[in-house]
Amino acid sequence: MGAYREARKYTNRIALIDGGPLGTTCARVGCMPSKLLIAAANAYHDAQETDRFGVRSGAPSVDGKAVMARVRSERDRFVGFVMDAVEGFDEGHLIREFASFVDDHTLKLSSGRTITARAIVIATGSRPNVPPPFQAAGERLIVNDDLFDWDDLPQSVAVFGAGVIGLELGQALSRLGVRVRLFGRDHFVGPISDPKLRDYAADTFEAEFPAHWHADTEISNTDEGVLIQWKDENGAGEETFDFLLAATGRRANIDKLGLENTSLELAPNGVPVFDPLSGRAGESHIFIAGDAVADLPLLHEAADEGRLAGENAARLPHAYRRARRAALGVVFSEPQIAIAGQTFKQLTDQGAAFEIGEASFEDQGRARVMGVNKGLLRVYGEKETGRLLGAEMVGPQAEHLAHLIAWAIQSGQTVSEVLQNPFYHPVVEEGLRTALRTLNNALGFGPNPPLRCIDCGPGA
Ligand SMILES: Cc1cc2nc3c(=O)[nH]c(=O)nc-3n(C[C@H](O)[C@H](O)[C@H](O)COP(=O)(O)OP(=O)(O)OC[C@H]3O[C@@H](n4cnc5c(N)ncnc54)[C@H](O)[C@@H]3O)c2cc1C
Ligand SMILES: NC(=O)c1ccc[n+]([C@@H]2O[C@H](COP(=O)([O-])OP(=O)(O)OC[C@H]3O[C@@H](n4cnc5c(N)ncnc54)[C@H](O)[C@@H]3O)[C@@H](O)[C@H]2O)c1
Repeated sequence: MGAYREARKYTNRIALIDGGPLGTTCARVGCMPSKLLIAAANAYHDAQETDRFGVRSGAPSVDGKAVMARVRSERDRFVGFVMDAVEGFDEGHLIREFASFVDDHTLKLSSGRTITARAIVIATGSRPNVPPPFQAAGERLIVNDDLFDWDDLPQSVAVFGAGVIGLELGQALSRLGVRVRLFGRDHFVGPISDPKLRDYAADTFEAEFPAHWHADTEISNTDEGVLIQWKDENGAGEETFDFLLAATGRRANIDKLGLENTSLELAPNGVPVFDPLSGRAGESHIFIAGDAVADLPLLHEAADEGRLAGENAARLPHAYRRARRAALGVVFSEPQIAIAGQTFKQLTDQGAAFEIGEASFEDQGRARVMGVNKGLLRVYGEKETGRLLGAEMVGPQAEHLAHLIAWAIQSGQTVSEVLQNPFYHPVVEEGLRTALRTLNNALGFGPNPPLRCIDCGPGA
């Protein structure tokens, strides 16, 4: 849609081809319904936690049918907004068919009709990657798309994949009273690459629901449900579940596009070799954007890439490059996980000369006041220049802290410059200030932060 809108500014000779259900992955089966489920889970969780504030609210309970009814109806509203936008596109531009390449300029549609184009944008999205052994779960095997169509909550779900989807949906289901067990691989915890944070996050989530960050598993279907037998460093076990949720990554929808019929050079993962700063595949007239790129499967990145690809496709032979925005990623678990700028792994892989600053939220004033004092923030800065390079965090309101950090990185600020900004009291952002102060000190650009920062307010 972003590519269409941009290209439409330059030409009326344009087609938007989509054979699947409209409404976008984000609104139908992604960002929005997942956040709706998480909102219900956190409402129930918070209602059970009021006693520590001296507030007695009785015994809350979950009405699974009502939870899923709200998820579906609000999801349908969001999808409706997208459908309204598509309906506003010019008459005749939308072709409701699937397309594949016959040659560099010709697309074959599902009806057999062919169309030719001077320039083409591939923005075909992604789908869940389901490893073949999961097929043993039969009809009990589900992906995110299935979950959001439930009428009621099940008793139990085995969640495979400790990435973004596994953590968000696994924790939400667990908080809603569903018996959940999470099976990850290679000790990954969401997108965290900093080992200290990964350990902290693993301990935090494990304290809430059973999780195996690396396990060998056997899957079989029985009359009672899907049986998972596992073995990991803590021993062996087995348990039966209503469903197996596959949250083991996504694969780009490029395998059925007939790319082999084009002259494009393909990377080993099947995606055309392209320039991420222009979206252009080689020197061709073909552009690629969004999850189809299999690179940064996030909505704001997909939208940026779509707009760039659409503009460049329409402008050919002039295609321009644009610098990417500072990286930003948020996992809506509790506590949240967020990444801004460059990750610990990217910096170490590059051999970058950097220092680390850190702040814990366990004793942070505002976090304690609100009873959300669980978290750790690690910020990275460049040795020579004192520039802020990146951050990884697990903690309260990480979605907001990550934005501040990403904005500072994008404007090229040093850690000292970021510290010149105002910080209110008492706010969670004071935790960010502590981390930046320890980083500035590690870089040799400033003094050690005052102990517990009494100068700026108790518990800051
Ligand atoms: C559970 C979940 C939660 C998520 N949460 C977040 C979040 O909180 N924040 C965030 O930033 N991102 C989130 N994402 C990721 C985000 O949804 C995607 O990155 C984004 O929607 C990708 O947009 P896209 O335009 O590339 O693909 P899509 O929205 O999938 O659009 C691709 C379109 O191409 C069509 N198509 C496919 N093949 C063909 C073909 N051959 N011919 C014609 N049309 C075709 C499809 O029908 C589809 O309509 C989430 C994803 C999931 C699954
Ligand atoms: N909040 C958000 O922004 C948000 C939310 C959901 C999804 N998304 C997007 O969707 C993408 C896909 O999410 P995802 O969670 O499916 O992918 P992911 O890449 O984040 O995580 C997949 C996880 O599955 C593990 N895994 C792979 N095979 C496995 C196996 N056989 N058994 C157990 N574990 C296995 C991997 O080690 C990895 O940790 C994300 O990368 C993200 O960009 C974003």
